[in-house]
Amino acid sequence: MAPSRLTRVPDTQSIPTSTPDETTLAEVELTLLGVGDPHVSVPLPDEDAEHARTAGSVVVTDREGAPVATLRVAADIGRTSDGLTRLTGIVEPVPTRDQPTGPYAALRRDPAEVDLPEPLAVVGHDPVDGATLEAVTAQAGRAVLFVVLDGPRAVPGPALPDVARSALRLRDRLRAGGRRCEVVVVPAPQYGDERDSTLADRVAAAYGGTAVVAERDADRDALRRWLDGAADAPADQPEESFDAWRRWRPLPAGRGAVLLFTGLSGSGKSTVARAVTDRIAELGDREVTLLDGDVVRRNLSAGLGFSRADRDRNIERIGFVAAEIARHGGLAVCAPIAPFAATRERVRQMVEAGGADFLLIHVATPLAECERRDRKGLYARARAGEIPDFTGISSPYETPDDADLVLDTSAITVEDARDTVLDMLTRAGRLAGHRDGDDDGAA
Ligand SMILES: Nc1ncnc2c1ncn2[C@@H]1O[C@H](COP(=O)(O)OS(=O)(=O)O)[C@@H](OP(=O)(O)O)[C@H]1O
Ligand SMILES: Nc1ncnc2c1ncn2[C@@H]1O[C@H](COP(=O)(O)OP(=O)(O)O)[C@@H](O)[C@H]1O
Repeated sequence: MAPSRLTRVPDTQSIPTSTPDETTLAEVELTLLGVGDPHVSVPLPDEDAEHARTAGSVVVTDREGAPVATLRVAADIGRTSDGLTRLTGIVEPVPTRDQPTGPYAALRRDPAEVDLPEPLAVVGHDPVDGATLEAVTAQAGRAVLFVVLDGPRAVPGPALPDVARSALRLRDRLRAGGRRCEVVVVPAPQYGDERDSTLADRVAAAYGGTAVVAERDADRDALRRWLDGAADAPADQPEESFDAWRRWRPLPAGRGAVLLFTGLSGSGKSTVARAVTDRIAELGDREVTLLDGDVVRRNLSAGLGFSRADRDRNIERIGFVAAEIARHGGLAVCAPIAPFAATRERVRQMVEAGGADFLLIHVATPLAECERRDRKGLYARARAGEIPDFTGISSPYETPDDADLVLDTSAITVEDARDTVLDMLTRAGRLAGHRDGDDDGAA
């Protein structure tokens, strides 16, 4: 009988498995490619670390649980700030590793598969900037290797397929000019500090080349202003790179956004969020989805309670879905209590990683008014001690200090609150003038 996928991995069955964070996974993958020191350090939850020490090794698995590498544990080098145990050792490939998948998987070629004599290597997560391309152009006789790094980014930017496509277009341009040129995709994290240039040197050396160093830094501020629609395109970017940047972050009229309404129960989040969503749908120039707190808790977050951990999980799920909607250019309107600043901040980061905008709307209706409304009778029950961990009574609400808009619905009508939000969106160019024509179907 032909061996099935499961029976092909007996050597990994007796040793524990663990899926580390994305950065560590990318570091492990890079090491497997033969780049740098085969020793890596892997942060693991205590229980996994204990098993790994006892067994002498741990199978590192990817997000889907597929084995990536075996770490032969050499030493325990302490704890990380978030309470994980850091083990070091040598990583070895697992014999059963699946073929790479994902966009441009064919570009994941290791150094033995790339035949270029001492290439100039352009290594990074971003589309190639003008200063770097100039440096490449200046050294005419050399072959060129574009190394697109694929892994978690410290500084948000375009997704791998767009960066790889722009590198392929540049490759074709250089080839048309008589240069030898190839593109490879290599797994590696971006740290956002000096480790990035060390890593670039190591990757370049692994492919037998040297990393290109531009004489001047790319003007990131000018690029950002152009992306935001506040300035003309900077002169120093190749056209091929512009396309990748703009696909990541469209102009406001087509750019996704997450509107997170936060506030106490009964503050008016759902009422205003619904009114805003309905009006955007009527206007018809944007795709809009409402993720209401109560509704989400009945489906996406069914079974979760109101402990801090469960609330965080709830908000992260909402954030994940909303960030996906926004990444594809939609508007996601969310109305959970979202009482914790750190969790709101994580959602902001998820959204901004996709090139979209995160807008925080604090529905700051005072507790006394929310309690007076007590639409569902929950405050009375919370005061009577029947509902533990009730926000504003026995569980904290961390007032935002980074809100884009603050609404107190004890002082304004639903319609005024709705129009204040729509005005904000219109002024920023996200909506084509909600007051024009005011066609709301009313007689
Ligand atoms: N302990 C406790 N604390 C706060 N709220 C409670 C609680 N138990 C039930 N409810 C009802 O659940 C709604 C809040 O759910 P959320 O998903 O918005 O909360 S959170 O963001 O996860 O904190 C909230 O609905 P809204 O009134 O729409 O905010 C309440 O009706
Ligand atoms: N100006 C206002 N804006 C929003 N809601 C208001 C306003 N005035 C009174 N309300 C009432 O307050 C309640 C708010 O409930 P809801 O929107 O479900 O709040 P939340 O989603 O924050 O719990 C509703 O019954 C709504 O009719």
